[in-house]
Formats: sequence, structure tokens, C-alpha cells
Amino acid sequence: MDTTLRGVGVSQGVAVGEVRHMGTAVMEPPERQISESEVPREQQRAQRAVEAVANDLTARGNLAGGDAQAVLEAQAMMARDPELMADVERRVTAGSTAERGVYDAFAAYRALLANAGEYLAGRVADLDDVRNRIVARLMGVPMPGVPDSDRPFVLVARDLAPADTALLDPSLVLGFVTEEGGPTSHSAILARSLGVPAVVALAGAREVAEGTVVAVDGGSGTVRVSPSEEEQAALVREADERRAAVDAARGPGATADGHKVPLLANIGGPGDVSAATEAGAEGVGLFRTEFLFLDDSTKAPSEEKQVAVYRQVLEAFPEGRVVVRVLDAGADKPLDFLTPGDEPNPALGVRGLRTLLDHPEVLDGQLKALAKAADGLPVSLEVMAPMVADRADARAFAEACRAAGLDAKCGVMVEVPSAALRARSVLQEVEFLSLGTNDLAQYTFAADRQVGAVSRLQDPWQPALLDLVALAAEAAAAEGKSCGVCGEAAADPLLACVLTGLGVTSLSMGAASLPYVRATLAKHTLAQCERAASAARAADSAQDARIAAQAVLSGE
Ligand SMILES: C=C(OP(=O)(O)O)C(=O)O
Ligand SMILES: [Mg+2]
Repeated sequence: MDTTLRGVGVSQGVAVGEVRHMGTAVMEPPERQISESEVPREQQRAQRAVEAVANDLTARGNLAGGDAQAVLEAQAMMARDPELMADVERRVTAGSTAERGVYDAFAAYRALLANAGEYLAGRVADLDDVRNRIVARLMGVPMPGVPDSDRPFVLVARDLAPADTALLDPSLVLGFVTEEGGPTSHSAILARSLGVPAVVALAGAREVAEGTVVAVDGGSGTVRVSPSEEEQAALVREADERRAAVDAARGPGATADGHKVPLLANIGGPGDVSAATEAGAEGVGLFRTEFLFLDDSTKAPSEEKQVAVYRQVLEAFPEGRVVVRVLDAGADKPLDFLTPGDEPNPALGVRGLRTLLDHPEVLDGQLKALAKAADGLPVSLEVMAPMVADRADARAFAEACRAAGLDAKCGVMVEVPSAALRARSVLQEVEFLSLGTNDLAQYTFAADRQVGAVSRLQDPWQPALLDLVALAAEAAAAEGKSCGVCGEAAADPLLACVLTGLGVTSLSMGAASLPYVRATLAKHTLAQCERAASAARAADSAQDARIAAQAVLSGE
């Protein structure tokens, strides 16, 4: 049997370790009528399981700290809810087993929550997780969710949801392997931000037994099952050599013949700045400001708070360039006070700039806070809008920037195919473009970026996506303006060379990917990148495009 499995490598590096599976959803416990004599024992089992799960949640919260602690504490309180426990006891007295009693009592409570308004309905997933933990404990099956382990492991899952990943202890996860997901899935983004190797879209990954040693190569997308001691040593040596070569590449981003391609960081707030500067980011290419708006679902953060946060980021890049994206609410990032709750298809509805134009006070507040934050700093501030479809959108955003008195370059993200197709007209209104390849792929292929089943179409190597990138880059060059990439495509070292060959002028990515992209770019001339780009565009599939570009760049 071939013991090398192949998927899509989405985060560089090699990890060797034992497999731990992500626990799956708990089965429904069978209905069984217990005799009266069994009641006291079942009551005790239920109480003990509830108490153990609550204690475990509290202990994990203490370890995790921060936002995760608040979530886990709230879950521990759910488990300890006296009314819920009383209901379990009533059901056991009436003849249910402990697990069935817990299951049914939680189901009744769940129905109450689900009908009790938006906020409480949002807690249903947390309640389900508590129920699953208690039932798993009573049934003696593995806990759902991230495995408990005190030794580092390779996490194998169908796919990872943001809620799972928030609770991961990064010091214990050596790498990820998932059956689903694509280059823009949460698993891929999280792996890159943690800097651990990851392979996604690997069919049959969950058939590799728990405890098996695997070697995950996030560069080639392969997973070697049960490698011998010698193979393990060779793989680790190879990875160390690659890492050393990567670390040796320093300084600003450029091709082998000196064509400059500034390498910038994608950040979510001041907390990401130190990783960016340590990785040698020449500035910020995408500051996602959404996180600032998450604390309060009823209104925008105060100007004071916004100014303080923006200033912290701007001060970290005194000579550099910081591109701030104004709020991108809606679709995969809904905000209660802005996002309509009744849209049949939120990804195609009022989101991004569309939301801000409907709520001009929020846009104006953000732009004024940015102007204040940049006041007196030598930083080169640039501000861009998400989800711009045409010239009218671009004009509306540029006017809002001027009205707010902002002394910054004003640009737009190219995330909708119409903006790429008509980039020259859009550029009559603004000074730069930034390609958001995650959404651009979603809208080009009509493939929801949150749906694993269509992840094949989210592959940024798709030649149609490369064509749109080329169109936007050519339009910017013709207008003498810049066109960067800030979607996940920029984080793939080989694709970064192709994007450079297509004419993009800067690349922005999660900090962990910067050294790999810098080192790969430095190995190839601009002419090679251009040939690789032509070869990729001539292909008919993402896979063939990758192979064709690889062949050109490796001199075959
Ligand atoms: C960078 C992008 O924006 P986000 O991933 O935040 O939607 C994108 O769509 O490529
Ligand atoms: Mg986007």
C-alpha cells in the first residue's frame, strides 16, 4: 500500500507527530427504560458527569485566558444550571438512563433558547457543545471537539470551524490535516497564522488511526503515514535546511534581478503587529478593522477607542505603509446593528461598502478616527473599501474620504469580477487597487467560500482568476497606479511569483508566510515570473496551472 497521501499544501513546513482526531458529534443515546432500582445509580452518574464536564470547562478556561475563558466559563455555568439538572433528575426518575435524560433535558432547554431572541439563540451552539461533552462522558466515547492531550500532536479533522480553532492550544498542535477545506478555509488561514504546516482537501485523512505517526509536508501537500525512523530524520533535516534557507533571505521583497515587490502583512489589530515586524513586513497591506466592531453588537466603537487602536498600528510602521480597510460587515462577517437579518443570500446582498453607504455615519466616523490617528505621524496611510463593484462605488468612497478630511491615499479592493473587468474606469476615481482574491474567487466561480463542497473552485490557481488578476494589474500599470494582492493567494510562494509575473506591485499575507514568499521570490527573475504566469494562464485547471508554473520556475 502506498503510504503517502496527497492533498493540497496550504501552510509551509514539515511536522512529524502522532495523529489525534477531532472528536465528532455525539450520537443520540438509545432510549432504554431503566428499572426503579437503577434510578439512584443513574442519578449519580448524571451528576458526576455534569460536574466533571463543568470543572473541565473551567480548567480549560483558566488555561486559555482572554475571550476563550469567558466563553468556557459561560459554558461551565450552563452545565451547572440547577434547573437543567433538576430536569435531568426528573427524567431519570421517570425511567431514562443518565445519558438519555441529559440528552432530552438539553433538547428542551435548547428549544427555549432558540426561540428566545437573537442573542440567546446565538448560544445554542455552546449549549450543544456542553451537552455533547456530558453525553460523550456518560457513553465512554471520545470528547467532541479539539482533543485533550498533554503531548504535541498532528490534528486530523473533517474541517475546522472558527469555534474549534479558538480553543486550540498552539503549543500542542504540530500541524493540521483536513479532509475538506481549500486554501482560503479557516483551517488554512489558522495554520498559516500559527505558522504550523497544514495539508487540506486530503480524502480519507480520517481513516488514519489515532496515534499513528505521520509526517505532514505543508509545502508539497503530502502526508507520509508511519515513516521509518530514517525517513523521519531525513524529512526533518530537509525541512530544517529549507527553513535555514528561508531565514537567510532578508530585506525587502524583490526578484533575483532586483525587481521590487514590497512584502506586507495582513493584520487584524495591534496584537498582530509584533509578528509582522519580526517577519520583516515592509508595512501592512490589509488591516482588517472588523475585530474592533465585535465587542458591541449594537453600535460602532467610540471615536476615542478607534483612534487609540489605529494609532497603535500606525506607530509600529514609522517609515512604512499601512493600508487600512474600512469595515467589511455582512455575509461571513455579520454585525447585528448593520447587517439586514432577512437577506436570502447575504454574500450577494448588502455587505462591505454597500453597508457603509447605507450607514454613512459609520463610514465617516471611521475615516475621521483614521485621520486623527495618523495626525503628526510620518507613516504613509492608505485607506481602502471592500466589495466595490463599479466606478460609482469607487467615487462614493473617494468622496467620503475627502469629506472626512483624510490625508491618505484612497483605494478599493477588487473582489467582484466587475471591478476587475472595468478596473481602468474604477481607477479614474481612486489611487490604488488591492486584489482580495478570496472573495474574487467566490464571486468569479459562484462558489461560497464557506462551503467545503465547492472548495475546488476556491483554488486561487484557477486560470480564470489569474486572468482577472492580470486585467486589474494591466489597468493599474496603464494608469500609473499600484495594484497589490492581499487575499490568501499572496501567501503561496509559487503563486506569489506568478502574481508578480502578472504585474501585481505588492503582496500582503499573514506574517508566518512572509519568509517563504521572500525566499522564493528572491530565487527567480522577473522574466521567469512572467513566463510562469503565461504558462499558468495557458492551463485549463488550477492543478495544471500550478504544474506549468512549477516547471517554468524550476527550469524544466
Ligand atoms: C482579503 C480579502 O478579504 P477577506 O478575506 O477579509 O474577506 C479577500 O476577500 O481576499
Ligand atoms: Mg474579502
